[in-house]
Amino acid sequence: MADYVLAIDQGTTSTRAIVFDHSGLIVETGQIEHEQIFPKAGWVEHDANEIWRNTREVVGLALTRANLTFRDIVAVGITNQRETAVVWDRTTGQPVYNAIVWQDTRTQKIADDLGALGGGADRYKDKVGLPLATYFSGPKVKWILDNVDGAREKAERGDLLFGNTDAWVVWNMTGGADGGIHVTDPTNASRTMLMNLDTLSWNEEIAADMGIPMSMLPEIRSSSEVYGHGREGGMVPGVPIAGILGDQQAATFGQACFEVGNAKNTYGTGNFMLLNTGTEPILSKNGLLTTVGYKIGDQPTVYALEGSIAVSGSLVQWLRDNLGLISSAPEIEKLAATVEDNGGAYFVPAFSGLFAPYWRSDARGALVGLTRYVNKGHIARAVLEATAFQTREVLDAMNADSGVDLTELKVDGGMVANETLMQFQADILGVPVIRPKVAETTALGAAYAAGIAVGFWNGEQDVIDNWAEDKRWTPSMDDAERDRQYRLWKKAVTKTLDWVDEDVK
Ligand SMILES: Nc1ncnc2c1ncn2[C@@H]1O[C@H](COP(=O)(O)OP(=O)(O)O)[C@@H](O)[C@H]1O
Ligand SMILES: O=P(O)(O)OC[C@H](O)CO
Repeated sequence: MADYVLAIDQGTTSTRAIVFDHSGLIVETGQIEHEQIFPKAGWVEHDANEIWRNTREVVGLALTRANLTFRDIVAVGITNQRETAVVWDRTTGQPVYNAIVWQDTRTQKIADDLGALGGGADRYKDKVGLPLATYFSGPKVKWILDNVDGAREKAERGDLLFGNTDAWVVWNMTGGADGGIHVTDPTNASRTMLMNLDTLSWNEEIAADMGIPMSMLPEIRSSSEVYGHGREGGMVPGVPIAGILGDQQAATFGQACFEVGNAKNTYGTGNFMLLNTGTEPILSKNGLLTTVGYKIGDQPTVYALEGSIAVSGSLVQWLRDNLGLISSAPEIEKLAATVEDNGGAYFVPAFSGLFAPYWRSDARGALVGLTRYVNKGHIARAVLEATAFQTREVLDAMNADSGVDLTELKVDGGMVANETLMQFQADILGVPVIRPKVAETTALGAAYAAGIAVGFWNGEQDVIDNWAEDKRWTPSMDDAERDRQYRLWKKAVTKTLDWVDEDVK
């Protein structure tokens, strides 16, 4: 009898497969990192073939380590880095270009030109909930069609398919060029700039503005239903593929944020806070995105406000890989502990411009407040604090947009292992920060979506019952100090703006 659910988490830095049991606990994991390709300043790509190879491998690893076979798996859920655009040939199964990653800024001109058609950055906002920015998939697809030899002709003949990495993985898992299904879910579709938020259907006018043929777009299904089955001869032959959720929405689901006003913040490569706003979309006036939270089968769509921060954990990686100040990410905590405070240094990591709440593509990173007093310990602290300050800005925007005064924040993701950061986060927010026992909430959310679709779990109540608190950090900073530090952070942000112009490459 099949007693387990398998989740595949196709993330920005790695692909993971995790086997969960009925209590929502991790049985085994397989994980492989993939190459980050930086062909030019501001460009970030992934090899979609490598991602698919790694997907197969991590599933094999997780099953072998758990001493299980595909027969023990009741359903598979997929969760993924969102916005990252893959365009591939439906006959050969080959991508026509590397996947263009969500952090990539090459589409700035495309976004500006679309805005110039009328309406500026908010041209499509009331329909899709998003400002025109380099972050989203639609303009990335346009870039590929405009720049890859022969791509536009092929696309117009109906030979090319587009998807975020969820659609790429599902298409390959269910047969690829040999009958693979081309589907996505509303959480992923809501990150393309091409989906009407109210009807969950593709917007043909926006697709036409971007020159994207409708035949390239995947079918939008719900986040929890049986889309198809694992291909014969694959890793999970005949097993239902039954859940798709963008990774941040999956974490929101896995954290049991089912009530209006529930929020979670995930600390990974970037940081993403989502607030459940119920069954009507709320348009932000404060720099947040309106997005689909989840749609379970035929049930009403649940929407969310999202504060997306492009650089948080990746700043720690940068300290490790580009500066060599630490040799592993967790080491930053030891380095930060060599000093009492940031020594006056503030690090605004606007490496991909600034996302929420600013949406300023012309910003670039800045380390300010430097004196000869500042040493590498202070810089380590400034790196950690940058994540906490950016999160505070997002929380303020959420409070302003929704009227909800968040009294606590559920957190997850790789960085929440860092106690220094979590304490500083509680201090700067002025509300408790709570980490759950299962910190892999992204994969867990996708597992729940799949398990609910096949009746392995009954629904949201099972998710709530399985959720358990691991640790909470309560604020200990006084108000005056909190205000002083936050004011300096805001001042530091102003130093990053207006950096990119025609002369700056
Ligand atoms: N102890 C730590 N302190 C600070 N940052 C950390 C720590 N452990 C991991 N990270 C950062 O967390 C990120 C990995 O988190 P993860 O949730 O796996 O990311 P993703 O899902 O985006 O690939 C990396 O960017 C890494 O630098
Ligand atoms: O893969 P992650 O965890 O960095 O998440 C990426 C986000 O989905 C980008 O929007």
